[in-house]
Amino acid sequence: MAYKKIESYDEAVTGGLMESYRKSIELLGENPDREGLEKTPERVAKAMQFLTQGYQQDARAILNSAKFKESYSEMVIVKDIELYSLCEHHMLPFFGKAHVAYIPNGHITGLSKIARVVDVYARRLQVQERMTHEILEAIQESLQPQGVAVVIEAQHLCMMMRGVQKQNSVTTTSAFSGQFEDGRTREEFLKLIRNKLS
Ligand SMILES: Nc1nc2c(ncn2[C@@H]2O[C@H](COP(=O)(O)OP(=O)(O)OP(=O)(O)O)[C@@H](O)[C@H]2O)c(=O)[nH]1
Ligand SMILES: [Zn+2]
Repeated sequence: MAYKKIESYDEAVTGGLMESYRKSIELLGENPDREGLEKTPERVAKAMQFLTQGYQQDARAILNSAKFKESYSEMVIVKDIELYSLCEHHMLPFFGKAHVAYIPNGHITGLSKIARVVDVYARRLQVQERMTHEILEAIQESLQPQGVAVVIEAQHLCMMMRGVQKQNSVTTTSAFSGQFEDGRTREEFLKLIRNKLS
């Protein structure tokens, strides 16, 4: 998925971040004035604002912006939604996939809005467990469906590049509401997200 550039950055925020990243580069033993690093504080300041833009976005408004009356009442699953987030402990990336389902109750939403809601909560300082719940709650409150299911599978760079240094561990978190609290519905969802199309 191509990411749109943020059109305008908050000048005061960018300025403050630039100052602190310049200082960080210095403290790490590098020369912030050498050619390759000259523009780095500004780049990082903008990158970090991009990666945390979820604070400026309202998941419920996104879902409501494409909420349609519809009598379809089977499971709707959007799976393999890639996500990139930052762990709130080390501010290092964690990344993976979200699988989201809901069972409509008179209303459906635009499929892209489900993926957008994942981004709204991923682009913050997060823990995987909270993000999983926040996605569920936003969909539950906006669409008031018969149930919501969210499964997230992710790898955490803070466990790979540093710390315990485990390269292959994947963390899975899940949250279920309404009909997905029933074992059979939950099993159907879990089976469907494991199925490959081809
Ligand atoms: N539950 C949860 N923990 C996370 C997540 N992202 C990172 N962590 C963990 O947060 C914990 C922070 O633990 P601390 O002991 O305070 O930090 P630390 O000394 O850097 O820990 P190590 O990573 O074990 O070196 C670590 O165990 C991380 O693996 C997340 O999304 N959910
Ligand atoms: Zn971490």
